[in-house]
Amino acid sequence: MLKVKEDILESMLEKAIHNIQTDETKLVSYTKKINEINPLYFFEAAEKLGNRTYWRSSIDDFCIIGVGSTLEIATEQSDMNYTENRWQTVLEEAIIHNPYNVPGTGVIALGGMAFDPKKEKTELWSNYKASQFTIPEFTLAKIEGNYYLTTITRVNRNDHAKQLLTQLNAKEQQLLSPVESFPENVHVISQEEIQPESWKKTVKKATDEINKHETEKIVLAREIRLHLSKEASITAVLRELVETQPNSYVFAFEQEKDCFIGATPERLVKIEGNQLLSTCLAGTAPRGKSLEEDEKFKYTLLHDQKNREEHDFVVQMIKQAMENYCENIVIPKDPDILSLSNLQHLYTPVRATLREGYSIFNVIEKLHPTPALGGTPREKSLAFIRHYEHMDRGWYGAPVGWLDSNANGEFAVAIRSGLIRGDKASLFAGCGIVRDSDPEAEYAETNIKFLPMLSVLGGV
Ligand SMILES: C=C(O[C@H]1C=CC=C(C(=O)O)[C@@H]1O)C(=O)O
Ligand SMILES: [Mg+2]
Repeated sequence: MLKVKEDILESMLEKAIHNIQTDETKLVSYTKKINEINPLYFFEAAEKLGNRTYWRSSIDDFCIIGVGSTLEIATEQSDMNYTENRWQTVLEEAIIHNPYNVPGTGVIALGGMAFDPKKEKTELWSNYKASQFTIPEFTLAKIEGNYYLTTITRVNRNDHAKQLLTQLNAKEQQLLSPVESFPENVHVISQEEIQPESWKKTVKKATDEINKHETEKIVLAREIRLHLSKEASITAVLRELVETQPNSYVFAFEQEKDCFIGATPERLVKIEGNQLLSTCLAGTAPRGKSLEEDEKFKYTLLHDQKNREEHDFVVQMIKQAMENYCENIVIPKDPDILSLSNLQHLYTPVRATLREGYSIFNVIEKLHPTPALGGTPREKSLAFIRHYEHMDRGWYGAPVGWLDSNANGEFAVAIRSGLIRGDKASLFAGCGIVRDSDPEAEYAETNIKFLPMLSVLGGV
């Protein structure tokens, strides 16, 4: 089996090298099925092989891990044209061997973007670009019980196929060898909330603005900074997130010594073929301590006017955005409840058919930021956030996800997240401010939203 694989890959590499006339490079991608492997072991084994990316979907049996970088599509530009054009060009010139017609296999790019590229970037986010997608050197995809390994190599005319193959095989062996021990997790030594009182005043300012009819909804976020007991092992943090947040997307994007990581329940968009799925998520209540209390919170959330209004801004905006590039849009009249480990949300799924000629990039551009993270109207709320929010959101609240060479992909909104930098971490949480918002209640809501990350870092 291995022999056949090596023959095909070697001849693909040889052919690619032979056909390169100029100084250009070409991507050679090879996908094969492999035996079952624990994705977190693979992630751990990859520690010394470059930046790693982790993505686990909330409902499907779907997990992708990217290792290293064969090609980076990064820009400080705020629109998606550059990224989309570059991705298309890369694909046109790639040589792809992928016998499996399964979304998430073959050539994929994983990445994300800044919440608001117009807001000045601080040192905190210095390793993350306004938009940054990586085509990894290796990807492991676990999809519905099957395991696929893809190697993507960039060749130039001076390369030697045999030499490349030897290097690839050595790395592959390292990735697939069982790790000896699983790293220990950290705990929080100290914790600092960034200006909570001033944040509450900003909430009041936002409600004043809304009551003056300047805007209708503004999402305000805040930050807490943690000092950890030691340099965090990303594998250990991921393992806890995967275990404690089964109904959330779990993600991690390493950049040098930093890692943006989280467990978000909020899908922005999933595209499979021409089928599109999006989610409206806004309006929050805690989980009850008993079944009765939980049911009571659920009922109250479903019937609470303030939360319903907060939610409806998102539904209306997503519906409107969809009308630009979709048909057969199906949106239930009333929201349902999405229950998570630490809290529950009002939730409305959106299904539609994507019209021909539109891509996941077009959808992201229209949808981000939804009023679950920005506000309504978009520009006015963003201007308020830019001016009054005393923090750098970086990639928090922005789309993160993956796409493949067959135009499938999925992006979530990166909330319930934090940026880990060695033995330090910054966690982020926000909430939708509408006219009836009470600063203390919103402050309490953000406290619950910190819990998923805080608890896996040993902070509660
Ligand atoms: C902005 C966040 O959550 C959003 C998503 C769901 C519910 C929300 C809310 O009820 O305020 C927020 O709009 C966050 O978790 O940081
Ligand atoms: Mg809320």
